[in-house]
Formats: sequence, C-alpha cells, structure tokens
Amino acid sequence: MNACCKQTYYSLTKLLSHVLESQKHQRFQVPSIRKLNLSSRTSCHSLGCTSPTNTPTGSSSQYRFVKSGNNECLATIEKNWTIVVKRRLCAESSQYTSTKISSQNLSFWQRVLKRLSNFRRASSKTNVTEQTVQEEFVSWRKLFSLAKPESKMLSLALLAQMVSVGTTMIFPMAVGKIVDIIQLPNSVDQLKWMASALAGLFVVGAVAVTVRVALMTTIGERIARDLRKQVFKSLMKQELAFFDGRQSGELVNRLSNDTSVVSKTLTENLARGIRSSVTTTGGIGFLIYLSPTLTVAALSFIPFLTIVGGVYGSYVRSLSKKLQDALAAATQVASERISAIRTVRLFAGESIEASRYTQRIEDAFQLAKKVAIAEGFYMGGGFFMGQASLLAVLWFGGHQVLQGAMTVGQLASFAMYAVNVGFGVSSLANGYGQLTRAQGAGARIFAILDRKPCPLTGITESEMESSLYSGSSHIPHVENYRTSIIFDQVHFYYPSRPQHSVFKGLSFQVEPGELLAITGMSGCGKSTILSLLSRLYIPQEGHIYLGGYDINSLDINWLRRQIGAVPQDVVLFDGSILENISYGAGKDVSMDEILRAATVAGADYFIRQLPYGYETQVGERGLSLSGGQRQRIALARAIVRRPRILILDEATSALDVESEASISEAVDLLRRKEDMCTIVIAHRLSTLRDSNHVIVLNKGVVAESGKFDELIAKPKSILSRLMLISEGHGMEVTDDEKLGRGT
Ligand SMILES: Nc1ncnc2c1ncn2[C@@H]1O[C@H](COP(=O)(O)OP(=O)(O)OP(=O)(O)O)[C@@H](O)[C@H]1O
Repeated sequence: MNACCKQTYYSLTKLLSHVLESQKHQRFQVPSIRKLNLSSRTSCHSLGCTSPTNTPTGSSSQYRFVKSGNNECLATIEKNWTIVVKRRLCAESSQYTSTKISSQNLSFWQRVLKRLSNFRRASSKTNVTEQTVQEEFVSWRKLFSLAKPESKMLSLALLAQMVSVGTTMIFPMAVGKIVDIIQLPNSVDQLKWMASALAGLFVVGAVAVTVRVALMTTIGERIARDLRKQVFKSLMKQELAFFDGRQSGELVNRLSNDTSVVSKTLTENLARGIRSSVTTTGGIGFLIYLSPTLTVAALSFIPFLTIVGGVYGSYVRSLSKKLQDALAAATQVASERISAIRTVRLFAGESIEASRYTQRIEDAFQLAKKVAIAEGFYMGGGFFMGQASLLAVLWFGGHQVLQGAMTVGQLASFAMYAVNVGFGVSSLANGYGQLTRAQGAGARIFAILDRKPCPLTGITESEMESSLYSGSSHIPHVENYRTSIIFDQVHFYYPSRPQHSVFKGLSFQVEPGELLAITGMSGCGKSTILSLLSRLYIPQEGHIYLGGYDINSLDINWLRRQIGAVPQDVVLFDGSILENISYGAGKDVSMDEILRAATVAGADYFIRQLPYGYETQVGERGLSLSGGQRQRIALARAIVRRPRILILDEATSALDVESEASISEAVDLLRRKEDMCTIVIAHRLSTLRDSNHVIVLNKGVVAESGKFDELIAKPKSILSRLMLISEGHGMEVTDDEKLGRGT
C-alpha cells in the first residue's frame, strides 16, 4: 500500500465519519474540505484537493484527492448513501477502477469505519517502514533471490569454498603438531609423514580455490548480465512520463554501478562472508578444544568489535547511499555534457563544465573520504584489539606452557587460530558494510524491475514479445478502417507538470486522405498532438478516435504502426544510413522500398554522393550529418513504414525553400496515391497554403479552423497575425521593447 493510498484512506475515514455523523442527525450535510480536517495528517495542499463540486444538500457530492498529480482518487457520496471510490488506472489515464460502498444500515457504516481505522493504524505502523525499506534498502531475502537462477553453480562454488576453508582450518593444528614433533627424539619419520600430508592438503586447497574463484567470477558476471538485461527491458517498457521525471545518467548508473555492486555481493561477498563465518565459528571451536580458559582471553575483543562494528555499519550504510547518489549525479553531468560537447565548445563552456563536474565528483570524494576514515578507524581499532588479545594469549598461554598445562605446539596452534578468528570477525563486520551497500543498490534496481508501466501508454510483457510487426488491432475489421482522426474534448497536462494544462477541451477532426496543417504560437501544444495520437501520453479527459475507434482500445503496436512521424528534434542512431532508414520498418523491408522512401524524402541524391553511400555511418545521434540531411533521413524512415497517417512536425524546417517545395510535392503525391492522412505542424506560409485545412491552436483549444485562404483573409484572425509576425511585419514595438528594455 503506497503513501497515496494511505492518504486516501485517511481521507475516506474522515468522509465516512462525517457521513455517520450527519446520518445520526437525520440530515445529509455535505462536509467541507476544511471540516474534514485533512490537514491533521496530510495538508489539503499536499493532497491537492480540489473543492467539492458545489452541490446543494441532498444531492451527490464529489471529492477529489490527488497526490502530487499522481494516483488521483475520486470519492463521491451519492444521495442514496452510497460512496463511490474511483481510482485512476495510472497517473495519466482517464480510466478509473471503481468501488461502491452502499448501505442504509448504520452498523454497516460503523463496521466499515472500524475496518478502515484499523487498516489505517496497521498501515501507519507497518507500511511506512515497509515503504522506507522499499525505497532505500531491499530485504536480504529479496536481494538473494536474484541469485536463485544460479543456485546450482553457486552451491558448487560454495562447496569449493568450504573445502578451501577446511584446508586452512586444519593448517594451524598441523603446525602445532609439527612444533611438538620436532621436539621429540627420532621424529624424522613422523615429520616426513606430516609434511607429505600437509603438501596433499595444500594441493586440495589450491584446486578448491581455483574452482571457487573461476565459478564465483563467472556467476557474478552472469548475474550482472541478467540483471542488466532485465533492468533495461523494464526501462523499455515504462511509459514516457516515467522518463520525464528522471535523468538518464541516474538510470545508466543503475544499469552499470548498482548491478555490479549487487552481483559482487551475491558472489564474492557472499563467499567471503561464508568463509569468515566458518573461520570464526570453527576457529572458536578449536580454541575451546585447545584451552577453554585461554579462549576467554583470546575472545575478549569480540564484544568491543561487535558494538563498534554495529555503529560503524550503520554509519557506513547511511553514507554509502549518499555516495551512490553523488556518483550518479556526477555521471549525469558527465554523460550530458559529453554528448552535448558541440554546444559546450560553442559557448566556451569547457572550464565551467570541468568545474561543475569537479564539484560533483568532489562531493562524492568527500563522502568516500568519510567512509575511508571510518573504515580506517574501525580497522585500526580492530587491529589493535586483535594484537592486544594475541599478546594476552601469549602471556597467559606462556604461563600455562611453563606450568606444563599446555605444549608449545598447542600454544602455537592456539595463537594461529586466535589470529584467524580475529580476521574472521573483522571481515564479517566489513562484509556487513558491503551488504548494506548492496541493499541500497538492490532497492534502486528493484524499483525499476518491480515497476508496472501504465497499462495504456507503457508496453506490457506480451506487447514487447509480440514486436511492432505482429501486433493486431484486437478489432478484426479495424484493419480496413478509414483514416479519420477525431480529438474530442481533450484535456491534457503532462504528468510531471500537472499545474500547467496544455489542452482544455481540444476538439478537431481530420478526414481520410486530408492534409491538415496545425499552427499556433510556440508552446501551444502542436507537438503534444503527435504524442497523444501515438499514445505516448493519454489525455486526462476526453477521447481520441482513429477510424471511429477509441485509440485506447487498440493494440499499441498496431496503433503506432499506422503512424509515420518526423519529430521536431530528429534523432538518428549510431549506425549506417541504411540501418537508420529501415529502423522500425521490420526485418523484411526490401532495398527497393528503402530507395523509394529515400527518393520521396529527397535523400537518395545526397546519400549517393557520400563516400560509402547507404553504408555511411551517421555517428552518435546522427551528428556527422547536416540538420537538413538528418531531417530527410528521418522522413525516409517515416515513409518506409508505409504509414496510414503521416505526421510532420516542422520536418523540413532545416531545408532551403527549393528542397522543401520538391519534398512537399513528392509527399503530396504519395498522400494522394496511398490515401494517407497527413498532419503537418508548421509556421511557414508555403506549407500552410498547400493544406486542405488549417487549425490554429491557442490557449489549449482550437481557436480557428478552416481553409487557409478564408482564415488569412480575416484581418483580425490569429493566423493572419501569426503570418505577419513570421514575415516580420506584425510587431509594432520599439527597438527597446524588442531588446527586452521596454516598459
Ligand atoms: N515532457 C514534457 N513535460 C512537461 N511539459 C512539457 C513536456 N513537453 C512539452 N511540455 C510543455 O507543454 C507545452 C506544449 O509543448 P509542445 O512541445 O507541444 O509545444 P509546441 O506548440 O509544439 O511548441 P513549438 O512550436 O515551440 O515546438 C509547452 O508549454 C511545454 O513546455
């Protein structure tokens, strides 16, 4: 149960108690938000409560609870004493799951209320900690569940580990025996036997170490590989809104650093932990066997180490999370600035960026230094205590040897076991620090692995398996649909910016085979239309229809296959031009189709001029091509899919007028030939003039709609103003105002 759910329950409890109260007095009174006293635990503001819809006594009343724009929940008290609780399917969805609680019976309400408050008590006790653990640290059990697929190999490696530990455990005893044997007369044969036995033991130990290291390293790499694959796959499934609130550097850090911390813990650290536990417990057993009284002196340092170890562990635990975050922040700066090196260079920002990165990495270093100092003190203290207890062993043990209660060999063995136990204990404490680090890294990994993408805008497992080219619409006769598009009363805000509405009831229609031009001031939401039509986001209210079908009811792969889009900020992938054009067109696309698309997009000519033609590498994000060349390749990439709908978002803005005109002509021919519905987002007069229909967006709605000539003929229309501005005639402002110094 997440925090929002809990808040919803708090709020519902309040609502219900009010309902009960008013029922007692035989009247229905709509409680005000203030009366509900939501601020007692979570402020009204933080819940984002809207005022109850203004309803007279006796009718239904609706309350809306929102937490930071996410997980909206609506609670409606109906006239007939029914409470309807609706929760959004996901943050951006306009679909709700709904639950009804209905009864005229007072005791029923009391039972519900009691259960809710019990739930609230239970959830406030357990879920807060659960959530904290989920956010910051994952349980050991869950962490080790990642090693489950490797359990057989891991068991084998641990067996090898036990053998190698066993050989080292026997060694001190054997040394003690040798010391005692060499003091005896005529002991050469015994010495020979012991030496041969020890040599055999060393060989077994060496083989076990070889097997353990080889297996553990391979398993570690395999766990890291599988984790990276799963995390990346899970990232690919998430809806776009998920990425809006995150930085790519942070996600890359999870993929690289966190996965390697976890895999190391599940292999190397686990092996070390087991070795240390066995060395410690086995060593203590040998100590007691050799001399119970001396064991007390030898182990006197353990309580100290345990207490200090606990303090050290929790200190390192809190620091290591901060350290990981600081490293992620540094990675983010580095990856962003390196990928934008041209901009950095153009603005001579090298030294600013270098100092920005230095600052971030310095922050990480300061934290790492604190960890190192703590580790130094802990290890130094442990070393001193270990040496002191060894001295105590030699002091008291020496007396016991002198008194004949112990042999010299036994004392030697005892001293060696005591040293082993000391190392074992300190290694265990150190391992605990590593484990908590891995718990932090594991929590960040599970936050991605366990995240269920929004069912409408994310990709499900089966949709991912069934690739773009096998998705079907789910509605048999949709395959022959006519490409009409309807936006019906669409209300939309980006989930990361809920306070800013982009659309406030947007409605328009595109007829099959039509060329629609969309224009408007910058930021009015033109590109957002492409995102909504492709279901990258979904409107909070309203519907979008394709061929008469609500796009939310269509298979997402099928839907996206219908659309060929050239976005405003064209991104190509590192690879050849051929690979880039065929990207997303499936494996079966033929060379003829690629050439045809490149010709329509006006790209074929310049591609043939390049040294390697279609095999020319475009570099990271296609930066080794010009802006206009990138746009033409992106257009070819959109056309090669043979879409039913083509959306061009200022797709020819980087081209000269002549090239733009010839491409427009070719695209128009294709549109007519294939009955393709085309939407162009443009500011240019030439593009708008060629369209069948123009809509002008303003303040979240369609402000003007009609044929270009009709709209431009109206002197006060927004379109004519926009055209004047774009031609530089519309701004009757002084130079000072243009320079931002106007009054
Ligand atoms: N991912 C996002 N998260 C939050 N807000 C966004 C996001 N993308 C766009 N916006 C905001 O939504 C509004 C509409 O953006 P959009 O890109 O659709 O405008 P536009 O009309 O295409 O602008 P332009 O003509 O400058 O390209 C803008 O105010 C923008 O700041």
